[in-house]
Amino acid sequence: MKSFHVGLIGLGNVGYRVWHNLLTHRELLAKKSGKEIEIKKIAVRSVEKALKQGVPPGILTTDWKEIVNDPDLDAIVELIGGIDVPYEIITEALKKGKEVVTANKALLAFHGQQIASLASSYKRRILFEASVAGGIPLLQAIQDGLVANRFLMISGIVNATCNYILTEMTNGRMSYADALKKAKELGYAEADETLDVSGEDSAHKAAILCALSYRFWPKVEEIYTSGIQSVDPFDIQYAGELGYVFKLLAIIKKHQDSKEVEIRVHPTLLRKDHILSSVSGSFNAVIIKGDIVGDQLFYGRGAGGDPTASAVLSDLVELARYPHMEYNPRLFFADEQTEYKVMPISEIISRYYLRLNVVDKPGVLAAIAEILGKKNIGISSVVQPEVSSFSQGVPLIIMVHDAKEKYFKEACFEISRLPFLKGEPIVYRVEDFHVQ
Ligand SMILES: NC(=O)C1=CN([C@@H]2O[C@H](COP(=O)(O)OP(=O)(O)OC[C@H]3O[C@@H](n4cnc5c(N)ncnc54)[C@H](OP(=O)(O)O)[C@@H]3O)[C@@H](O)[C@H]2O)C=CC1
Ligand SMILES: N[C@@H](CCO)C(=O)O
Repeated sequence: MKSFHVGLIGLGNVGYRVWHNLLTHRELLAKKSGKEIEIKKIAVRSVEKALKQGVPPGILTTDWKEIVNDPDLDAIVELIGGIDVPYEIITEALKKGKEVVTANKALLAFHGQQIASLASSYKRRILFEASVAGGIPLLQAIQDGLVANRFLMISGIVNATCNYILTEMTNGRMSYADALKKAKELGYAEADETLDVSGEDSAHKAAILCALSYRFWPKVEEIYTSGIQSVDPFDIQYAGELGYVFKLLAIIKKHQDSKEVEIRVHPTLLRKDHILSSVSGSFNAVIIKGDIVGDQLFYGRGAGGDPTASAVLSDLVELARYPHMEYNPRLFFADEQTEYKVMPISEIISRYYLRLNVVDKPGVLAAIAEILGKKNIGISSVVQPEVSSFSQGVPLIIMVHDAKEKYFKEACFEISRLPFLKGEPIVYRVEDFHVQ
């Protein structure tokens, strides 16, 4: 049997499990790919640590250039994270005629188009199944299984760390800080966990999904992104009493007959009976609405060493099975961008949850309803939970029907200036997954 030689760069949470699972599944993978897939060299930062992990010393180096320049390697796997060094590694590897696998969504979000163009011009492949939704074969589904469809919507939970934290906070089992600490220990979080909790990691994944679905790389800065750092346990509780749960969602919607794509990441209220509401812990789930197939749901582990290694290994098998393709259909978005653009957040239409802290006196609700009414924004429900002390004001929660974001924000601004208001209005979007 022929061999397929691989150089691995990075032996952390994911890299180590790629190495381990390739050894334990060697025969199975050989049968399925028709090649002996073998890791011949591993670049690490600490040889001592790698030796403790059981890696034989003969295959270790601390210089990734040794891997990129090794003429006997067919492919490299980049699993170090970050942007600048991986960019250098991948561009050098492609120039040297290597195929590339990466799980690096941050790199792809910022440089995906250049890297794909480079891969195309060198007639080499770059595969990145693990970069979105961990172990779920989501990108293959978009590129192969659903290839006949135009995509109307791709939305869901694509960050395991945030989903884990929100699940623990909702169940009342852990505080935000404790859940984040645990997510790091479990290997879900990025080396810099602010990428997770700020929503940026989900935005990077949304950019990749957008490129694959619409042949359009949005600028990361244009993706409206808001994280879970300031989600207040009170709002989780009040939303729960109203029949909703909090999820950090990435939402991508193509407006029909328009060149605009809605693409946004933010904490979102979902009805408890919606299928995504039951997606808990480190699981991810994405709904894809295709014009032929209708709704599809993809569900599975979104992070962690083994689920992510499963996706990396699937890319390696694909490379080993089909060596050196002249044209790589997976990079069909590489050379030419469509003319789409990102819809400004002010133009989106959504339902909203609005929590105000008000002085408890007659006329308050009427004044707020008048401001919303003047903007043609309908109220769907109002709740004033009873509190033990009135000294700091009372919470007033208002759910509103579909409204254009800019009119709702204008109304909120007017409301914030009412004399009986204490503190700023708290606003969350509520998602029904309608497409326009
Ligand atoms: N963890 C997950 O669940 C998922 C991660 N990803 C992505 O996979 C990539 C890896 O993630 P993960 O394994 O969690 O990260 P880790 O931080 O656990 O692993 C990265 C490893 O790379 C090593 N490293 C850093 N720089 C170099 C270098 N120049 N040469 C050799 N080794 C180097 C680090 O060494 P040291 O230990 O000394 O810092 C570390 O061991 C990232 O791009 C991440 O976004 C994608 C999907 C899921
Ligand atoms: N930090 C990421 C890893 C998977 O991409 C997450 O929590 O989803």
